[in-house]
Amino acid sequence: MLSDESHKKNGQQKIIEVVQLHKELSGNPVLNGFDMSLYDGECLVVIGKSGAGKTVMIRCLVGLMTVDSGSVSILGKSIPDLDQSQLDHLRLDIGFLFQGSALYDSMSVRENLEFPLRRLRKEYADKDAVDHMVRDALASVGLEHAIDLMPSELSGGMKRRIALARTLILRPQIIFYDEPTTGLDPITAKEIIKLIKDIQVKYKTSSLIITHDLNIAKLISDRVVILVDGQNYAEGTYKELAAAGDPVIKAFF
Ligand SMILES: Nc1ncnc2c1ncn2[C@@H]1O[C@H](COP(=O)(O)OP(=O)(O)OP(=O)(O)O)[C@@H](O)[C@H]1O
Repeated sequence: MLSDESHKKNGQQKIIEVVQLHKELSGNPVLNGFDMSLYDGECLVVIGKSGAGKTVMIRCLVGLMTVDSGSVSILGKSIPDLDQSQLDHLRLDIGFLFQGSALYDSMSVRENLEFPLRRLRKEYADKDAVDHMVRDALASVGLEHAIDLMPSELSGGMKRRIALARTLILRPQIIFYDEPTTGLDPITAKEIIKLIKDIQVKYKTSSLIITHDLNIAKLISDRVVILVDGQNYAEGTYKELAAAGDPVIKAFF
């Protein structure tokens, strides 16, 4: 585990550390020496223009894409050095809420939630325990009553909530959100933003959110990183960055 004082901020442990990450795709340097840290219990929002490399960054973090150079460490493990089974094991501690909710259309809400639990957490074979966990996760997103509905019967906001419940059921330590409010109306988007914060508090998770939606940064971030030209151009609290005089930073606010 990381234990050095430099890995702590206000007593919090650094649980993700990205140093000088480089990734080229089709001849383009998408990530060009990107640095970033996430501390335990923190809500970090990474903002960047469309095509800035936010999704590539997350894919590199979890080993879905190889890195060209640089280091990525999550929960004390060096990602580029892990083999597939070690990666699979680590990913149990990381929840993902990707763009679009990606529920299985042919499965009910209950089956959608049971699926990752049965596939990944083999210890939960007991029917009553599974039922309890499904209901608890649904209650956390305010949708216990939707347990027997099919995805086609859910609104966009409900689908997003169910996808979040499906992530929660594995009890991740860190949740990665890729554009969690895309495609939602402003009121539903605000509800989802509040839910992300509520879940972070209830389950004591840490959140890494990549988005264009400044509202997320404004409403719930502890810290914001601005990704420009494949690098960490600036970081700070929302207030600090919103007050910055630098024209590149100003352009985001
Ligand atoms: N598999 C790939 N092969 C080649 N180029 C890719 C690949 N994946 C992404 N890219 C390129 O890398 C750049 C960054 O893409 P990425 O999806 O990470 O951007 P983003 O910041 O997440 O954008 P958005 O906010 O629009 O989702 C883009 O120029 C994209 O075309």
